Amino acid sequence: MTTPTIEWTGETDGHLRLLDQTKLPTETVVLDCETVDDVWWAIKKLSVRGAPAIGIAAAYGVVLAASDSHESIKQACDHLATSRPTAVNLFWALDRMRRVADEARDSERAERLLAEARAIHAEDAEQCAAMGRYGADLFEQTLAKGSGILTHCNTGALATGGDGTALAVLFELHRRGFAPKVYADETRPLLQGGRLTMWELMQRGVNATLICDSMSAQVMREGRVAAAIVGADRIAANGDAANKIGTYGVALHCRAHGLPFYVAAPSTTFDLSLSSGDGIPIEQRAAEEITQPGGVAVAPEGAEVYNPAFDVTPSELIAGIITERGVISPVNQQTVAALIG
Ligand SMILES: CSC[C@@H](O)[C@@H](O)C(=O)COP(=O)(O)O
Repeated sequence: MTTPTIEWTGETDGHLRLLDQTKLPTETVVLDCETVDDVWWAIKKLSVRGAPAIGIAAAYGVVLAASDSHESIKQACDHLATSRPTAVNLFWALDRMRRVADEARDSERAERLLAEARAIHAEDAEQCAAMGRYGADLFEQTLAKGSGILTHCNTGALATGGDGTALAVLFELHRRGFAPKVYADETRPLLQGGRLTMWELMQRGVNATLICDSMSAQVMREGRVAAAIVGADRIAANGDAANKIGTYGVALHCRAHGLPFYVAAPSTTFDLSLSSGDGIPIEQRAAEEITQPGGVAVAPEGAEVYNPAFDVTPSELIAGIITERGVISPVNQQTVAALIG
């Protein structure tokens, strides 16, 4: 990928440049964010999206207020925290930025905040690489070379500061010559799979096939896939995992067909303050995303709509969670605490 997903230009007086993901794959547009509110909107309307990428963008967003008063920086953190509710990486990154703002002297605050945002970005890239290695080791040991693997939503370089979470595993398998055949769910209603995952897989030469979300059970029944792997936006202490709407259905289909269902997520996606997935806040999005996809009306005017952006997969359906620290398997409160707690 030639245009970076997230890039800070210059030093403390610089600004944030985001690859506008609402325009992909047909247009490559860079969004210049010069104010905290620009970043808030970019997150809200999914110009930047994916749990780790949201956290990184928000951290740089705080730097845009770094030369203001300490009080204004805290207000910037509070404002950015209202952009989207589900991905815990957003709140984790803002907590890190708040801590630095509180500790730093006035004269050094801007430099320290920029250094912290850069560190959050760089650490995520390293975590992606580690997840890629752990996941590829696991799949090489348990699946036949050339296996079909299903994925949902977009979990690649567009969603993180590095190569991705679930997609990092698939990229690493591709690099190792395992030749995975990837089935990408289109991911209704905003088509992150069709628009973004297919774009990333095809750019890297991975064998990729696009399917509608409603086809995954049939694809499994026909024996086309041997496993599924997805990302996560928030994982509770017992391993219940929230991810893009439709993920829970994929996990149930895997269970019905005796296939392993894996989640790949960095430690920054765990929220150990929640005992189960029941406490994870689920973002509700605008009705128009369903009634007028791409601005074209496909439902009667005034149709009532329910549009949750995420669902929760119970830990008992998850064969393993691939993290940068290793693989959690089986998935339960004890095994999560042993690696993440
Ligand atoms: C590495 S990304 C993991 C998740 O953030 C991803 O699967 C997902 O659900 C993204 O949802 P989105 O609404 O596009 O931000």
